[in-house]
Amino acid sequence: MKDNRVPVTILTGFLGAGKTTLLNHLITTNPKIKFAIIENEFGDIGIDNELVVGADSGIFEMSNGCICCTLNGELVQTLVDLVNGEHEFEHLIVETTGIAEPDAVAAAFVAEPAIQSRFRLDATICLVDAHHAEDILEEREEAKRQITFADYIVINKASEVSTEYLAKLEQILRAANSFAAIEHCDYGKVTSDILNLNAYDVHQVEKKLDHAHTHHEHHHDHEHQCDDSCSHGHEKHHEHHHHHHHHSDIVTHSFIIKAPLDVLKFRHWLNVLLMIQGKHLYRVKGIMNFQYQDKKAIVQSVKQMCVFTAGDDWSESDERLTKIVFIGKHLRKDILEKQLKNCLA
Ligand SMILES: Nc1nc2c(ncn2[C@@H]2O[C@H](COP(=O)(O)OP(=O)(O)OP(=O)(O)O)[C@@H](O)[C@H]2O)c(=O)[nH]1
Repeated sequence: MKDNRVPVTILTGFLGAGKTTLLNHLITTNPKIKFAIIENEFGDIGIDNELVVGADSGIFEMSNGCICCTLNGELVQTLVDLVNGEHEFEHLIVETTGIAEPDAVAAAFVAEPAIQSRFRLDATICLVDAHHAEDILEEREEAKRQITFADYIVINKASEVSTEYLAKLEQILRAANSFAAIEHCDYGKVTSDILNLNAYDVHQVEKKLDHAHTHHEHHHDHEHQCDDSCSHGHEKHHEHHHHHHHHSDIVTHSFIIKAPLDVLKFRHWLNVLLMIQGKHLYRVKGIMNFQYQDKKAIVQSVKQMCVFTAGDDWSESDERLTKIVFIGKHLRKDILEKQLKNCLA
């Protein structure tokens, strides 16, 4: 019997691996497919939704939390709303935060009969950054878990490392997940038809969840060090002991700044910041309002690398604001705020 349910692709991968870039590639190379996109960001202001091509329709943003923790209930609600809403779509892509645990996201698709009857989980795709994958795998439990759980692994930024290193990286990934196919590419330009992998059926999801929970038992002793900036609900966390988190030492600080910034001051400061704190500053993403510039400037950093690109023109109806997010370990909000103020024009 033909399965008429909407296929769902979950896109995971550590911060900055290239998920949004891959998403844009999928949207532009499949113009005939009507997509719905759920963007989840681990910050209290949404930026990724503005970075997705054709961002005006079919994008559902879920920010201020991690989809696998506090937002899981909200994900279910978003799916219910999608099904009952006006937006027509044929394929759903869920881009998770770089630090989500994908088994919990996948679980949302088996938790509710109403959702299961409308959506078919097609595959979980994990992107890894060829430059940083090895270090991140050593450092971050959730990165390992994303790789272990994936049905398909894409090594992005692949041509920027040597072929020997790429082969070594593949071996490391295969050791972590011998079931997933692995492809390498640059700028998310995958050549396989990753929207139709058919990797999931309900039984497989359950099997994987079982596996993940067994695996999880080994980590019960880990410290859960939350501070004020930890955005997942503590009570919920303690009640729901099966779902342990390892990303509580990562903080997100978001800023919305009304006054224009001076581009030179900002660039200089960010370069110095990345040089000094790059190891622990996983990600900077911003839509910048620089003085004397007609266009939005988009700043992105992944670890020590930093890229500025020109965005759209500021339109009459836009409120000219800088929105910037810093994600990393042990980052002090007060210090960032003070330094950003020094970059005002
Ligand atoms: N050099 C290089 N840069 C890339 C490549 N693919 C993506 N990027 C850049 O890497 C940065 C991060 O890419 P994104 O697609 O935003 O990464 P992401 O995984 O969505 O990031 P988060 O939303 O923070 O989790 C951007 O500046 C991209 O332009 C690549 O193959 N090579």
